[in-house]
Amino acid sequence: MSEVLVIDDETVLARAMVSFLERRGFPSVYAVDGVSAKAMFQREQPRLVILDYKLNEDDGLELLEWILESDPRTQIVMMTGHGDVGVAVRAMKAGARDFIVKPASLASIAAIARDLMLDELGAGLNRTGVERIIGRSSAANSLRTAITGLARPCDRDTRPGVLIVGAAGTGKTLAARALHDASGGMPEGFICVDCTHRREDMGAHLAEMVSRAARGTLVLRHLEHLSETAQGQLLALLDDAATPPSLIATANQYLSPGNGEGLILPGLLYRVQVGWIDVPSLGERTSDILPIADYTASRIARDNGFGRPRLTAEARARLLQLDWPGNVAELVNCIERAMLLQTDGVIDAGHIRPITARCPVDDDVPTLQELELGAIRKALGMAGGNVSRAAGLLGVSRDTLRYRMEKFALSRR
Ligand SMILES: Nc1ncnc2c1ncn2[C@@H]1O[C@H](COP(=O)(O)OP(=O)(O)OP(=O)(O)O)[C@@H](O)[C@H]1O
Repeated sequence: MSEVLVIDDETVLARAMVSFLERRGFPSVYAVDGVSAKAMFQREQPRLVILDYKLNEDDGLELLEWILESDPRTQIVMMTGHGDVGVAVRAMKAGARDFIVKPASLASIAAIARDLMLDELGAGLNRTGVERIIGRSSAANSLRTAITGLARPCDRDTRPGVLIVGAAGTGKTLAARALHDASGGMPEGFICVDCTHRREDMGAHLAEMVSRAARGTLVLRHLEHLSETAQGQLLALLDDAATPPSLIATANQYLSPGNGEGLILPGLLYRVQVGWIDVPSLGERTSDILPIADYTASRIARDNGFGRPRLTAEARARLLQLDWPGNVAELVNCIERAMLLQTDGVIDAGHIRPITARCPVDDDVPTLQELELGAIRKALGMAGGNVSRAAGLLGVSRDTLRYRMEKFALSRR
């Protein structure tokens, strides 16, 4: 019996996947069309099916349903085209466990097999180094490769400074920690300074942090917010330190040299911006959403001493549909909330309540309340905030609109 069945009409690719999976220790077989796939499934009873959505004559989604009717315990990973989130959402709703975007590297296919078959996402909670970065997208792979390439043994020498650039909540600090670990740094040698804090005693605080991070890593989070005075103090501290720390700075964009708001003193900038790492937004790596959600749910369950929760098909589909402007930080926050809301170890779509994320391409029917709110916002915008004019556009009285605005806590603009 084989553990994995690959269903793909591109024979060369299917064969390559099978031999790669076999070398990784997973007995595997392949089928190139629906009829042979069904026969193979019944004969081999695989635990995992990797199924191409676009099969020549056959419909991948129909085959998915047939497989799950035959054996609901089967884990199915749907292969979709680039940007085909709609297909991934439909596959999740139909019961797929995850999806992978084509063309996928053989290594990422093997990684998904490993995670699902060996249950590694749940088991491997104490991760260090680049393994801290969960995700199977090519962006996550590039991130891990970049971190590995910049790692240097930091007990022997000071590692050249590294700037980590990315939008809010993308995982810049996590990448910094991964780089520190990968350089052989001890946990206590990883020291973060949040430069957005305008502390009166910033000079003294920096002095303490530089000394605590000696031979370790000093992370300057959001360096662009450090005042010019504090930057000067930091430079002097680094120059005077007998064992200066390796520097990592994080920022939302690349930094420019200069004096004044948002600029970095050249002496400091040239120390920090030697190597760099770009961390993409979560919207650019949709295939990381479910592994991060699963991992976070498992971690919270472990930390609180209860069993690992199950995310339903609807919850998975909903997570994929949302646009996540707050990136991974918002996804983690949303899973934390879902863990509080669930009561029986099952996270359903109703428990997925993000703070700002919305469904930009939602094929679900919007609620009447959402429609009403949208119409009021649009009318107020068109009327430049004038309530009487907006009421006219909506065909209701001024009082009615006022009442509705109060109900939704809406302001005029
Ligand atoms: N790839 C990932 N896998 C697992 N967890 C992640 C990943 N990326 C980020 N996280 C988690 O998301 C949260 C936010 O990450 P982090 O604080 O590193 O973001 P940030 O970019 O530094 O945020 P900010 O812009 O606010 O400084 C943390 O809980 C972190 O552990």
